[in-house]
Amino acid sequence: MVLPRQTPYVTPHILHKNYAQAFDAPESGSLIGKDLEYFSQAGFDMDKITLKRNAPVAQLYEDAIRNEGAIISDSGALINFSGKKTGRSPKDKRIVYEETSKDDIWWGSVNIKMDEHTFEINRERAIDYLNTRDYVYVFDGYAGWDPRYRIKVRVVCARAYHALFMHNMLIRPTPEQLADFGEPDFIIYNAGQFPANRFTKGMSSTTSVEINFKRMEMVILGTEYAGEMKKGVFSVMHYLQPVKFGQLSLHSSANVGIEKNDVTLFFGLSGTGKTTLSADPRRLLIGDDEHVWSDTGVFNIEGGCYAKCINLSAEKEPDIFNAIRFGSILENVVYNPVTRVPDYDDVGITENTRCAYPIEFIAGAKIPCVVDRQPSNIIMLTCDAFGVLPPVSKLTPEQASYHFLAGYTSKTPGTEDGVLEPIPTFSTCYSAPFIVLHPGRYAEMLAERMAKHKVDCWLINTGWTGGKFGSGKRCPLKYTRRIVDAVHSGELAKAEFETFGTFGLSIPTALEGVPRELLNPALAWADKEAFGKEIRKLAVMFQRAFALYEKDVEIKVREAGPVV
Ligand SMILES: Nc1ncnc2c1ncn2[C@@H]1O[C@H](COP(=O)(O)OP(=O)(O)O)[C@@H](O)[C@H]1O
Ligand SMILES: C=C(OP(=O)(O)O)C(=O)O
Ligand SMILES: [Ca+2]
Ligand SMILES: [Mn+2]
Repeated sequence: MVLPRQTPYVTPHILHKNYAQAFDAPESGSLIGKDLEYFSQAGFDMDKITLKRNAPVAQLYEDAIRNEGAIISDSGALINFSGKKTGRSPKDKRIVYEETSKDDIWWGSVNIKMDEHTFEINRERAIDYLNTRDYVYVFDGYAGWDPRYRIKVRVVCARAYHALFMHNMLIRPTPEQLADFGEPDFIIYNAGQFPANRFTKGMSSTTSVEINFKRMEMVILGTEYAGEMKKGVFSVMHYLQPVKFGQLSLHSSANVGIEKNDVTLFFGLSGTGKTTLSADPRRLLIGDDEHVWSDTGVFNIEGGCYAKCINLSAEKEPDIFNAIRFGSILENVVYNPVTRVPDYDDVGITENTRCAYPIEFIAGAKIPCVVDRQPSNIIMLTCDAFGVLPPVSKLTPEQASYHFLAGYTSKTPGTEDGVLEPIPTFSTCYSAPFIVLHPGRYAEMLAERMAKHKVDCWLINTGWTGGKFGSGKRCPLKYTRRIVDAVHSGELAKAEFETFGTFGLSIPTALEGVPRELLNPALAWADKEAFGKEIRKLAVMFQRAFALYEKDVEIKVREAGPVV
């Protein structure tokens, strides 16, 4: 039978203003009595708006297509656009200064203070905006796969795209868990389409991303970049895990060997290769971005991955390529309007094109994303735009502490607003934009755990080689993968090492499958004089950056840095 287009077979929200009461049964995860009350109390006008809580993926697709101009890609992913902002806005991120958390927070340029009153104004502005909408989306899920240390997160937003994004990125509750969800531990109000008022005290632009640890809430105004939400959850965990649970939160990916069950953590700021290198056919993926190193092992904070799509190909990154299908969100990716095939090489909208997918879309995912095992290897990823750091070096415990605190890398174009080419940066703990406590607190926990469990540590430069950005080239992915394989097989640990001057790093003299001259940047550079100049320049930058932490560390850590 062919149904005429206008049939009563319409989506349930049209049948009744209050979808929650009218349509589905409580066990399918609808909002029932107490939850509705909660929304009225929070300031939502329940007579006007229709809440869609944990809506099915298909319905979010339909709404995004109907109301937000989304389209479906040839492989079934939802192609969506985040508007003007296509990367994070770190300069507009603030933390509320209040008595419960103020003494723990590392105030300064990363954690800018916001007063409680201003937060209330922005929060009200966000809720007022959400009240003007016909539909408000709610997604309730978890952050943290270990039930002992997880939190319940509620996302309240105006776009189906944002709801689907967090459906993919948080841990999706079962229908039973959803029915007994109760009060969330943390709430995100995302009114990103609506600007902050520039005349509100303390606002410097129309964008505002703020976290209040007393209220346990986050408010987003003036940016629709979905990554703000996932990194907001990470900031919360970067506070709660050490302070409330005594566990170490990490801006890292993690995987586990299929044969040896060995766990590897890959630290790194955005663009260094956490997502790419942790997707490995010989290993199960625990997660690509946010983890906790607990007393008993490692667990992922998230339920999904957020991969970069720039220059993506099925040959180079098959796992990620194959995860782009029904349920995934492609963000800011240019597509062919006739065939709906994404053009991953097109930077017309941004270089920071992304795909968000549930972790089970990666064929070799470790689900549940938790291992009762301590890590064997830690890989610190850096993307050196000067092209002077070796592609791999083995770090002593002191060097590991030094490099973790220094957090040297380059910001990749697009991930942050206004970054157009790789910019060298010192992003402490490889997570400066999301850090909440003094870096020394994370570093101390890391050193203690590494020593206790005798973890080997490697510094891997996935950035430039043979010259700096502009003249050299990015280290070919196949060589970095070969190096990572050699870490996992134990081959590198047994290699012969030599000392790489200035930085005092131990580098392998040879590794099968990797050209000898690539292993040692002094050989890779044709222009030796230019090499000497660049390495000294970088060493001085390290010394200046490390001065911030000098008084907080033991002498042997201070001395583990470069010598000019
Ligand atoms: N040698 C390399 N190692 C890792 N990634 C590389 C390398 N060369 C190029 N790339 C590219 O750099 C980007 C790394 O980004 P990604 O893995 O998403 O980093 P992160 O998850 O740390 O933000 C990907 O687009 C990847 O294809
Ligand atoms: C999403 C981000 O992280 P990553 O690039 O590490 O995935 C980000 O930094 O905004
Ligand atoms: Ca219902
Ligand atoms: Mn990533």
